[in-house]
Amino acid sequence: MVIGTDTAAEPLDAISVVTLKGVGEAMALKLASLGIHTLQDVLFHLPFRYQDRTRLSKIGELSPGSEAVISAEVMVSDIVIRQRRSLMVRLNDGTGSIMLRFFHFNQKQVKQFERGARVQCFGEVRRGPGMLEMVHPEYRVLAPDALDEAALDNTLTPFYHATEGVQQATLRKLTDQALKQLDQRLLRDFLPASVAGNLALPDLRTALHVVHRPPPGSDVNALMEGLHPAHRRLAFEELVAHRLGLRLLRVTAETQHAPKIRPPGVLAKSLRDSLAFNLTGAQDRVLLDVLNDMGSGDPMLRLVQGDVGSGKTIVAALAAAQVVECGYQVAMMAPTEILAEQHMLNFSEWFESLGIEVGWLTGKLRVAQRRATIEAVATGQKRIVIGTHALFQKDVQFQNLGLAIIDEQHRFGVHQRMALRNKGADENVLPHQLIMTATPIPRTLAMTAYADLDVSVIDELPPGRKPVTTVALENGRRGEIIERVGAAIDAGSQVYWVCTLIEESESLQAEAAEDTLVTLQELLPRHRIGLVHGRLKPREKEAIMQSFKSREIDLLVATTVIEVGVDVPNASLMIIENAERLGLSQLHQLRGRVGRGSAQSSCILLYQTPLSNNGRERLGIMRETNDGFIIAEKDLSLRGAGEVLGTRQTGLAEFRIAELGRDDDLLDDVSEIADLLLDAHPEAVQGLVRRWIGEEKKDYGGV
Ligand SMILES: Nc1ncnc2c1ncn2[C@@H]1O[C@H](COP(=O)(O)OP(=O)(O)OP(=O)(O)O)[C@@H](O)[C@H]1O
Repeated sequence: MVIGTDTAAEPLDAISVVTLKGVGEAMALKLASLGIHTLQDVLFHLPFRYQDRTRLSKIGELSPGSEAVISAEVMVSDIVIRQRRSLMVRLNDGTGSIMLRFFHFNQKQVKQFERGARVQCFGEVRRGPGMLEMVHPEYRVLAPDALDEAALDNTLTPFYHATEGVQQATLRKLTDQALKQLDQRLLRDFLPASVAGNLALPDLRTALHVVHRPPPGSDVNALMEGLHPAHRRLAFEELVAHRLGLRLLRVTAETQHAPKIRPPGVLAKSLRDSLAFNLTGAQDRVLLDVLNDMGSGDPMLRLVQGDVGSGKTIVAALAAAQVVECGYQVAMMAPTEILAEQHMLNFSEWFESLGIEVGWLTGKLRVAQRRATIEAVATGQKRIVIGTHALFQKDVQFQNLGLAIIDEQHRFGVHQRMALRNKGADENVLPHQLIMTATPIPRTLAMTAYADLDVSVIDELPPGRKPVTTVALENGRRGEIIERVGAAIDAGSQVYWVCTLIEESESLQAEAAEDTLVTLQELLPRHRIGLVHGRLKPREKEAIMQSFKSREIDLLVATTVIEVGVDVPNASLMIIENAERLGLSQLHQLRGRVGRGSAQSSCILLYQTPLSNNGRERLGIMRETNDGFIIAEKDLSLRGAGEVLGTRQTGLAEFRIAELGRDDDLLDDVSEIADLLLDAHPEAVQGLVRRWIGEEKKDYGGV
């Protein structure tokens, strides 16, 4: 079904937000930080909450804790000075009285609320001294002859995730305009009508109208929880698109070749001999899976899963050694600079003594350095290249890429894997792909996000590791904890102090960490304290991590940039601030930075009171178990929409609307419909992948 008229057939994903009224360059930048670039993005940025301002409530029927619109007459208005100076306005609508309270007010407001004026207000009803009250409600003064109902909204009022400088009102105006355009232009509904009908889901246009402007009487809870048919319609489409993307990756891989990696293994043997440890049985088994795949001549698509500290890196390095010995290049990609640096340090140590050059490519290199590395990669001088997203960029071309190692895959989208796939010199020869993740993958996630991959699990930790002891302590006990940190350092161990904030803003996080550094320096004057956060220059970060590794720093104050991959076996104590705000998987990753040596390690989770039930439950799970699989399962079932927001805002989350855990019951239909579309509707396949997965899907070409 095509919506709109042929005269205005420009698809909404091709129209920039700057064409909307009220969006200049500055606003466009702010919207971009919310992942909003086109009209389609505006429509897919869904409200997370609604208020019902469509009906009037009678004051006599209000109960504390509810939100309501009331229309009433001012009985008395007065400035009262008790604990605080406030403007108190008593209203009555014939059924009862309520007090409005303003702590900040101006003369104009005092005048507006003169006796006999009619006002309509919206706010949360609270129990006040003597009668119900609303504190700082939104209000408007009604003209004497206006109808009480005249100023009511005619749909539920949506609330969107916003950012600094982008108000709710702005987002509402933008969605109003985008919905209007949706009615006039083309946003194709790629799901055959029969499919949506069978699943009892609305068509795309209806679904978008309902989620943005729910008609009065809509089931607000269902909408907020993402269980309303309109919401499910969008989640379903996104899951189908995602599944199609993965299917296409697999289909292309199956029709193409990859280098046959079957060398004598001299290089890998030298590397193995240089290690101070033997591989665990699990590492050996997984390495064998990888070598078998790469020896077959078909492209490998293998996911290596291993809990934190299980030793994935060396498995990847041994695989890389085989590939290099066979004459091909290896690229290794990590999601953060710090993690990439960590791999860089390890790989350089392992390979350079064997005469293999390792290159380094991140977004923050100087132009000349970058140019030189790109050149050395293109000529094949660098046999191994390690980096971040910068490896995906167009101008990076390999002489003969044989293996792409991708660390922490859940942070990369499908489309980024697509981009890397195309880095081989010959388009019919794909590089092998080895994907490593420390996040154990619950079944549902495996069915969607990893549907195209073969999986190997490193299910054994290196010998001698002791489980980390975890305690949760209230923030008020910081003093005691700081003493404990001092004692641990005196006893020869190293400590992490992790500062977290709910905001994704790296600069706020960095500020919080700087403040903590100052406090800790005052309280622990004898100890060497370092600071690392995402705003430091890469070289500074690297230098600090290096000093921590070589024990020149005792205590490392850090933001969550150290979440993945950092490996300092002598660190045996970690303090995590505001632990109640973090998701379980993130806590597990952070905690995995200790317990990597043979010493007994501890992790202290500091929390602010009062604790929400969900927060309490999460901290409890962390205390009870060190098992990444259990934690991942719980994480998925506990993760509420609010928490997902964090990852959504980074723009790296795999899904915009769908949520695993919540939408699992759709998955069987998702795979059936994906098959149907692949068989019979190639244009829908193209369109859906393009709509939901991004630009790179053009690579899917005529599949
Ligand atoms: N078989 C082994 N025996 C002893 N130590 C090992 C073994 N394999 C790896 N290690 C060491 O264990 C530590 C953790 O390894 P590595 O950094 O590869 O873990 P990882 O699986 O990548 O963990 P994370 O996901 O937490 O980063 C490293 O110091 C590594 O040298």
